[in-house]
Formats: sequence, structure tokens, C-alpha cells
Amino acid sequence: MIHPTLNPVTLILSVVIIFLVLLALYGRRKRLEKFSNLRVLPGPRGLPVLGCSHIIGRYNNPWDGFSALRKVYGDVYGLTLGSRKCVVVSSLSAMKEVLIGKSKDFANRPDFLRFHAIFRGDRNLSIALCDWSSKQKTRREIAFPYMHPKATSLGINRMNAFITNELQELVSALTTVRNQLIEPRPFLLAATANIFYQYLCSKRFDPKDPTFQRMIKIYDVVFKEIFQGFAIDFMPWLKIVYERRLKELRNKADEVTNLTATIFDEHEKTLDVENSRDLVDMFLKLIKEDEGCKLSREDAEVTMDDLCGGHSVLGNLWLWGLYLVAGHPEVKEKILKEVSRVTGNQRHPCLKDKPALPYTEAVTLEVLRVVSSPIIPHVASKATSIQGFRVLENTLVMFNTVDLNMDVEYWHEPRRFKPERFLTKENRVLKPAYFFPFGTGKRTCLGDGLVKSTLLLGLGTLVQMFDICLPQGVGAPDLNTIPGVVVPRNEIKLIFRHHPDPVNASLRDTFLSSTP
Ligand code: HEM
Repeated sequence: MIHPTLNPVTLILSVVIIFLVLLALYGRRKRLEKFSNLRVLPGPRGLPVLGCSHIIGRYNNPWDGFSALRKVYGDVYGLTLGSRKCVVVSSLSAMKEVLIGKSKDFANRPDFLRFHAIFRGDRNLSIALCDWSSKQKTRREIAFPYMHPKATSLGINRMNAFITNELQELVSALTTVRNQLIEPRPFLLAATANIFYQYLCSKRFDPKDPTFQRMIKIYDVVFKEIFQGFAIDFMPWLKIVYERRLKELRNKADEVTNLTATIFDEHEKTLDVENSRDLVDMFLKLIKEDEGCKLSREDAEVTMDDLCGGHSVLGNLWLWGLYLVAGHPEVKEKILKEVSRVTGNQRHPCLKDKPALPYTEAVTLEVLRVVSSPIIPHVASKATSIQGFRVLENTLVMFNTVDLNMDVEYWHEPRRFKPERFLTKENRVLKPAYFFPFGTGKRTCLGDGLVKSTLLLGLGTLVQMFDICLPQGVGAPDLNTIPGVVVPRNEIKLIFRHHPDPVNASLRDTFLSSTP
């Protein structure tokens, strides 16, 4: 019997609402059932507001903190940093599960306020720090082949030409300060910036151009920002305190943005869709011709900011490389011997020489291992699991590659700088599957080709031309303090001496006659 105050419409609505509530409850139960087979992540208990930030904050290098916690909680553990749920993965199988096996579940990036500030207020404009989307798929599909030219292609010839020309410029610049104790960083950054701008945008700057120098400085600041963890990342309510700093960062990034916009304007005026000159042209062509294309000019510009900014990462890695080589005279000797044999010291090495330079290539891999650049954190786009542990949506995943690259299970004497570990008995380069310095899977690095090529020729050429030395009284690099520290904490100083005769005498004379 219908209640006298209940009309049929109200009744039907009530039934529908009850049905929907039951359905939602059933769905939730099903999800919980699916999840109930999963284990709860072990990990330290956090404090209100701070989470476990106070534990990690005790260490000089956060990766030391994450490694210490691994000893207590295992290869996969959870912790909160501020208000963010995080998982730290340290074993090879867990990393592969996240990056390859479940790459779809973990394809997003952290939503840090700093990342928005660096990329025009919207990190999704950037290619490295955006969440996964069809737009990201499109721009990776264009950028990836361009950044990885085939061995016999025109692209590799261009890459080789830009690298070798800039190395000549660099040798000239270093010749003017030979035998002096110098900070090589600005020299290296100018060289890598010009390699990148030429390869990506067909643009070369005079190293003394103030706009160029300012741009390099800005990228240096921005790059340091990206690689440092800040309280605001995990406690976004600190925004009020950081407001000024975020604004400064945004203003700096805007200067670079203006430069890129000018480069795009110049390209647009002379665009020939049949003959793309570079990656800028390829993006402009796509935007012009493909009506359904989700990529805007702003997306393309910020993508270029992002890729060109990679020169700063490479400059720092190269600096670490020179420091490590200078601190290991036996390695320096072997590079010199190999390069001299291959070039006869009548020329500098080029990319065609790569197969004949296995030792120098092994040195580049050893530099990458020792420096152990962290993989940019990933974020779970849905509730999922790692190694049977429950992981909630929006959880941030950090990869402890420092532990992996220093694990005695994989590496003999991991805290020693030994390039030979990457060589087979037949003197061939072998990169083991447990070593992936550029990440792996859906969001793997786009710059690895340029990085490996520049580092190979950069180390080979500079060792060929100079006896690179540490300052007197400075001991060999301490391999306990370098891993995970992408930007050297203290400015590295080196001396570039000319080799005594007869090593590369003719090459050296070329530079001496052309420099004051
Ligand atoms: C100098 C040494 C470098 C190292 C060791 C390095 C390493 C890495 C790593 C580990 C990742 C994360 C992969 C992942 O999340 O799974 C990454 C991402 C990325 N790298 Fe590099 N990188 C280097 C230089 C560069 C350079 C020079 C460029 C630019 C040309 C570049 C462009 C990128 C981009 C765009 C991504 C993000 C890709 C995406 O999210 O889809 N990297 N890199």
C-alpha cells in the first residue's frame, strides 16, 4: 500500500536512488575484494602535516635516506611526504613492473607547483613533466625518431657536424685559458647549448652574445630547480611562503619562452612543408596540415624549451665526466691511446669512429652509472599494485636507481670508477639489462642519443687535446658522494694543459696559431 504522503514520482525517484547507492556500494565492494588480495605497503609512520619529511630531511642526500629506509622496509615501501602518498621502488623487478609491465597505470608525472611555474603555468605544455595523453603520444611520435637518427641518415651527419664544430670552438676557448685553474662549467654549457639549438632549431649563437649567456644562466637555474626536491612539492599549502620564489622562476622561464617564440616566428615565415629543416619545422608542419592535431603552437614551443633545456643536464654530466677522468689518470691514458690510434692525431674523433672507440664509450657509460641521474618520478593514474602491494591512485613513485647502480649483486666493486666493466673479453661494449640510465618504457628519455654522442666525442676530443688535471692537492673523486647528485654541489675546477710533444702536435699548433 502506498503511503498517503508519497506520490508515485517520489517513489520512483527513491527507488532509483536506492538502486544507484546499492550499485555504488557493490562496485566499491568488488574493488575492495580485488584489492584485498593485495598486501599493504610497509613503511614508516608519518607525522601529521609533515609525513616522513623529517626522516628524509636528516640526510644530506635524500637518496641516502631512501636507501636507509629500504634496509628496514624492503624493496617496495610506502611513505607520505607532507601530504603526498609515495612509493619508493629499489629492486630491478619492481622498477621494470612500473616502467614496462604496468607503464599504462604509471604514465603520469607529479603535479608540483614548481613544474607549473617553469612551463608557463601549465606543466602539461612540457614534454617531460606532463601527464600522459594523446597529445603527449603525438609529440613523442614526432620527436623520438628525430632525436634518434639512424646510423647512415642525414640526421646523424647533421648531429656529427654540430657536435664536432662546437668541440673545435670549445678547444679554441680552452686553449686561451690553458694551464690555468678554471671552472669549466660555463665553457661546457655554451658548447652544449649551441649543439642543441643548432640540432633542434638550426640556430647558433655567438658564445659572447649576452642574450645567449643569459639564456644559459636561466636554464642552469631552472635545471637545478627541477632536480631538487622542495618542501612545497609535498606541502602545496606552503604556496603562500614560496609565492615570490615561484613568481621569480616563472619570470625567468618567460625570458627563455620569448626567445623560443622568436625562433618559431622566424621559422614560420620561411616554412617549406616539403623540406623540414629541423624539429621546429616538423611541429609547425603538423600544426598547419593536420586539422585534427591536438598540438598547439604553444605546446610545440614549450616542448622546444624543454628539449633545448636538456643541454644543461648534459653540461653537468660532461663536467662530472671530466672530473672523474682527471681524477683517474689510468683512464685518461687509455682514452688518449685509443683516440690517438683511431685518428692518428691528424684530426679529432667523429661519430663514424664510434665502433673503433669501445673504451671511450665504456667511459661514458661508467660516468652515467656513477652519477646515477634519478628517473623523473611517475604517478599512478589509477588504483593498482606493485609487486603485490596495493598502490592508490595519485601515488607518486620514486626509483632508487642509485641503489641499483651501486648494488654489489650486479657490479663488482661498485664504488670504483672502472669503465672496463662495460667491455667484453673481445673488447666490445656491453650494456647490461639492469643498467638503464635513461629510464625505459613509455616515458623513456628523448635526449639519450645526443647525450651519448656528445659525451663520447666531448671526452675523446678534450682528452686528445689536453692533459686534464685536478688542482694540486685535490684527491681522487669520492665515489661515495657522487651518485644521485646530478649538479655538482661545489663548483668543479680543473686545469687544461697541453700535452708535451709529440702527442697531437699538429692539431695543437692549429689552435695555438689561431688563438692569442
Ligand atoms: C644528460 C643525461 C641525461 C640523463 C641521464 C637522462 C635521463 C632521463 C631519465 C632517467 C628520464 C626519465 C625516464 C622515465 O621517466 O622513465 C628522462 C626523461 C626525459 N629526458 Fe632525459 N636524460 C638526460 C638528458 C636529456 C637531454 C639532453 C634531453 C633533451 C634533449 C632529455 C630529454 C628528456 C625528456 C623529454 C624526458 C621525458 C620523456 C617523457 O616523459 O615522455 N634528457 N631522462
